[in-house]
Amino acid sequence: MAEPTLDIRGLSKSFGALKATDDVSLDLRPGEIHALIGPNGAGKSTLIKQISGEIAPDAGEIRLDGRRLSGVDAAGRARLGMARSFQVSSVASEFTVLQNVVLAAQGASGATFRFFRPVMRDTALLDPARDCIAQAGLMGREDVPAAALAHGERRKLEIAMALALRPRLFLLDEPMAGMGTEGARALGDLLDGLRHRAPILLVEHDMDAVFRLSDRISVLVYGRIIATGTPGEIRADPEVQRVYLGEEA
Ligand SMILES: Nc1ncnc2c1ncn2[C@@H]1O[C@H](COP(=O)(O)OP(=O)(O)OP(=O)(O)O)[C@@H](O)[C@H]1O
Repeated sequence: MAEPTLDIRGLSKSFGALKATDDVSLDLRPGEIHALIGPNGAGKSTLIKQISGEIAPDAGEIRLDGRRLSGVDAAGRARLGMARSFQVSSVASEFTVLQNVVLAAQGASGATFRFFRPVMRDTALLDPARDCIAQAGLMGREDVPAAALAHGERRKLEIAMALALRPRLFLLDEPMAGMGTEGARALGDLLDGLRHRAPILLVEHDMDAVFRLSDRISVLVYGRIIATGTPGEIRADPEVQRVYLGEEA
C-alpha cells in the first residue's frame, strides 16, 4: 500500500472538560478522497484546525509525507503543501481572478515582498497561475474581479488559489455549503478530478456528495472515530446507522 500523504495518530484536544477530539487516528493516501462526517459538534472543525496548525493538539502526532509537523505553524504547513480552502477571507474581492491566484502562488513560495506591478508581468508566475485557473474551470474569467464572480465561480477561484500552492493535499471544509444541487454536482465533478493532483480530506454535510465522491469515509461522533471504511461499508455499519446516518443514507 502507498505511504500515506497525511498520517494522524492519537490526536486529542479538550476545551475544559469537553473532549472535542479524543484519540483520533486516520490517514490520507495518494489519489483518494477521504471524507470526515459526523453530527454537529462532533469535532470535525477542531480536527481540521489541528491539522492545519491553527489549534495545537493536547496529544498526538501529525505527519505530512512522513515528516512530523509538531512545531510547524499554519503558514509553514501551507508552505509544505497543505492547502486549506474555503476560507473566504483569503480572496481579495477587489483583485481579479488572475491577480488573486498569482498572489496565492507568491505567498506560497515564501518570497519576500515584491512590487505588485512587476509580479503581474512575471511569466514565471503568470503561466502556472493560468494553468491553475484552467484546471479549476475558470478559463476566460482571468480578468474578472473576484467581487463580480458568481458563488460557484468563487469556489472555483478558491480551488485555483489552493492549486497555486502546489499542494500535497487539500483540506476542504464544507465546500458544497450554499451551492444548490446543480452547483454541488459541478463542484463534485471538479473535486473528483482534483484528487489525482493531491488527495483530499473532505469535511462535508452533503451526504450525496460524500457517498458519491469518497474512496473512504470516517465517522466522528463526540470527538471519536467510530468507523472508517468504503461508502458501502459505512452505509452498512450498524453503529453508524444508529448514531448518525439513520434515515439519511
Ligand atoms: N474554541 C473553543 N472553545 C470551546 N469549545 C469549543 C471551541 N471550538 C469548538 N468547541 C466545542 O468543541 C466541540 C466540537 O466542535 P467542532 O466545531 O469541532 O464540531 P464540528 O463537528 O465541526 O461541528 P459542525 O458540523 O457543526 O461544524 C463542540 O462542542 C464545540 O462547541
